[in-house]
Amino acid sequence: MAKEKIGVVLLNLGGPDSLDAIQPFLYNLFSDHDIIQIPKPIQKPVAFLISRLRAKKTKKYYEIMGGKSPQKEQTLQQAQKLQERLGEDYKVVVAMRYWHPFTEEALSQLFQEKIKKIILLPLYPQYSRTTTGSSFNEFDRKVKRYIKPGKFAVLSTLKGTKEPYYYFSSIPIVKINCYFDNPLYIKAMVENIKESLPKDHKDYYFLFTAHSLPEKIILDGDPYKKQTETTVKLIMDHFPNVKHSLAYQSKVGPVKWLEPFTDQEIERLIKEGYKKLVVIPVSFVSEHSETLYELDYQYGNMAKELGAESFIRIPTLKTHPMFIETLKELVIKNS
Ligand SMILES: C=CC1=C(C)c2cc3[nH]c(cc4nc(cc5[nH]c(cc1n2)c(C)c5CCC(=O)O)C(CCC(=O)O)=C4C)c(C)c3C=C
Ligand SMILES: [Fe+2]
Ligand SMILES: [Fe+2]
Repeated sequence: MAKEKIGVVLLNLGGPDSLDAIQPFLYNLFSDHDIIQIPKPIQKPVAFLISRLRAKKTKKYYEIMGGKSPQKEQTLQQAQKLQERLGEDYKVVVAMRYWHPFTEEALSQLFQEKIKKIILLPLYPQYSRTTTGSSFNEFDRKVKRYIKPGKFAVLSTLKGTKEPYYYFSSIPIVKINCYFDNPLYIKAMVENIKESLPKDHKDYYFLFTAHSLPEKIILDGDPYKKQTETTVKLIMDHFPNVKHSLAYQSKVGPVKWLEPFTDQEIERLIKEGYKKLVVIPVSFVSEHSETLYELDYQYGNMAKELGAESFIRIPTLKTHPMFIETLKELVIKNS
């Protein structure tokens, strides 16, 4: 009899894994009503047009990064480390929102096992309906194939047997919304920053950078901005007397987004005489176009041209042991 396991689904955005994947990845992104609200009847045709136009522009980002986003590999490494830490009572899979492995792929992999509970764990520490909310909605749509409310559903053939396994519909599903103020997560961020800092960091300015969002989403009640500000405050409690601020990057399209923008803030700081900058990405836990291209390449070069003496970009957490510990603790607490 196969052992029942708890399924852990790591949720992330996904990134193109080749240059040919850029346009379909962008099409999936712009087709998502949770991230961009184009009137529903025309959302897909408009998504097709924008994705064609934007793919031409973003191709150069991905060329500079070696032809693809490293996000998938790094997320799979996080999943593998978490699986090792959790052991055989758990099955960890990855569900990406806009490129492979999609939610369907994660679910079909998960239900190779006998699953007694599912925990959805976003790789977004701060909640936004455009990221975590969108991944939860996609999961809800796709899981219906596997779990039919109030009925028994034939799901899969158990690994190593020929017998179909019948899942009862009432598998509990736990959704972890956010962990922006989780003490282990804050500790991971603090340790990770200290590991990349020169010994005497007193005259360095810490510039936190988070993904921007259309302002309207915040005005409609999205907690992302408040949560991001709290994360920054909790980190800075560990660096008394270090000057710091928070800026937002990666605006797309014409509407008003959260400001100040990271590039404008870098310019302001350097002009005001802060020439030693430590740039800390706060809403990302793996590398991708917005850290490697936008931060390192675009803004790093800009800072040098403006006369920065030092531009240290703190790496994202990836498989930092304290971050994997954070994920493990979140899973165990919700098991
Ligand atoms: C269209 C609006 C967008 C919103 C709102 C948005 C929010 C948002 N995104 C991330 C994290 C990532 N986004 C990434 C790429 C990306 N995002 C958008 C658009 C919106 N994001 C686009 C069009 C793209 C593609 C790249 C580009 O054309 O500029 C990525 C990187 C993917 C990769 O390369 O691996 C991440 C990560 C967050 C955290 C967020 C809101 C809080
Ligand atoms: Fe994005
Ligand atoms: Fe973005």
